[in-house]
Amino acid sequence: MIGRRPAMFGWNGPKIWRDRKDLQPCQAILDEDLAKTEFTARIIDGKLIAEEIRQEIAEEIMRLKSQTNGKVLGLAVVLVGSYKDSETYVRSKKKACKEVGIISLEENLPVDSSEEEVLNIVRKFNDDPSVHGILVQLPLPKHMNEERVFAAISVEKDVDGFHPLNIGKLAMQGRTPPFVPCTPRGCIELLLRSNVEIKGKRVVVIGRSNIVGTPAAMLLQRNQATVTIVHSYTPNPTEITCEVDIVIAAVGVAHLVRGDWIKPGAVVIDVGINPIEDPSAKKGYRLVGDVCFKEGAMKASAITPIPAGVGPMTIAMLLRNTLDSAKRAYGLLD
Ligand SMILES: Nc1nc(=O)c2c([nH]1)NC[C@@H]1CN(c3ccc(C(=O)N[C@@H](CCC(=O)O)C(=O)O)cc3)C=[N+]21
Repeated sequence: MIGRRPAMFGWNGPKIWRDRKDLQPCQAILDEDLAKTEFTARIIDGKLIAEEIRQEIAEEIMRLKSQTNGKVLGLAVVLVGSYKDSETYVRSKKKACKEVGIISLEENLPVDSSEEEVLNIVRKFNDDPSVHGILVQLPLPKHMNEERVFAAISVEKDVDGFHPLNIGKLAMQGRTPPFVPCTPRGCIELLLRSNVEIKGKRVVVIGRSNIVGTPAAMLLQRNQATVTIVHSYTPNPTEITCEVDIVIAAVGVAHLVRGDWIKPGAVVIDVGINPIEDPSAKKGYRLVGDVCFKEGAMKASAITPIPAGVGPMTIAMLLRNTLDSAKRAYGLLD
């Protein structure tokens, strides 16, 4: 395992999962050539669906600009330190912004910056009317308190949906949070746009992180699903997962979810992005999901791939949230 990211928000779930003796991640680390694999599952093309959404957003932004005499839309990205992964994500976010007509501002701080310096940047963007969304890239260096940093972001500009007030509203019946976290929202959007019914279905979310598992479970519940969260302390997780219609895997352990976890005909959304060594790859590693794709695709009726699954949807939802924020700021959305 290389390039492992530091655990976000301190659950440290993946270690506990990996230490479990009763679960065996798929040992055939590299999925075999898919062309040679026989499976019946439909591949949910997240890249294509995200492209459609970005197109819709670009058109809406053009209309918005004509309605507001060319007012700008802005997204500010704050990057502290330089994790290799983070830089890649930030680059693709900037590119996506440019394509749809959102101005992206970037603030790079050295890894040894103080929390106060980060808070000052956040406050500066809070006060800037040309900024409609503020994203502080995770993970933050260990000496910073993520909750304090996220709480400092203006609720009206919290396009990540990580502000405690947004999370609180997401958890409450009858409240509508102004922003829903991008990755969970992307999962729901993938299901809806692939004509997978959520209402009345049983869903398992594997993983309970603050940024994916927990908000995904709340969001699914809001969409009238019956939701079970399976986590690293759940005994016999397969007994639960193999009974449900939809499985959302957000664990961060490569190939943990095997074929026998999946009910035949279920729909599988794989949120994991795990680097594993691959000497044949140019970079020496490649990305795989939490689901052993080959095995999952032989059981599921539909499954998301890595890459080109949930990842591109996260970015599309970030643009969506930024557009919603600008519309609200210009009084065009309640
Ligand atoms: N405040 C904050 N907000 C985030 O939304 C956030 C964050 N911090 N920290 C890191 C994670 C990760 N993340 C991804 C976004 C897009 C892809 C993506 O588009 N991936 C492509 C390309 C993968 C590749 O080949 O490199 C794909 O899956 O097809 C992946 C991962 C956002 N995150």
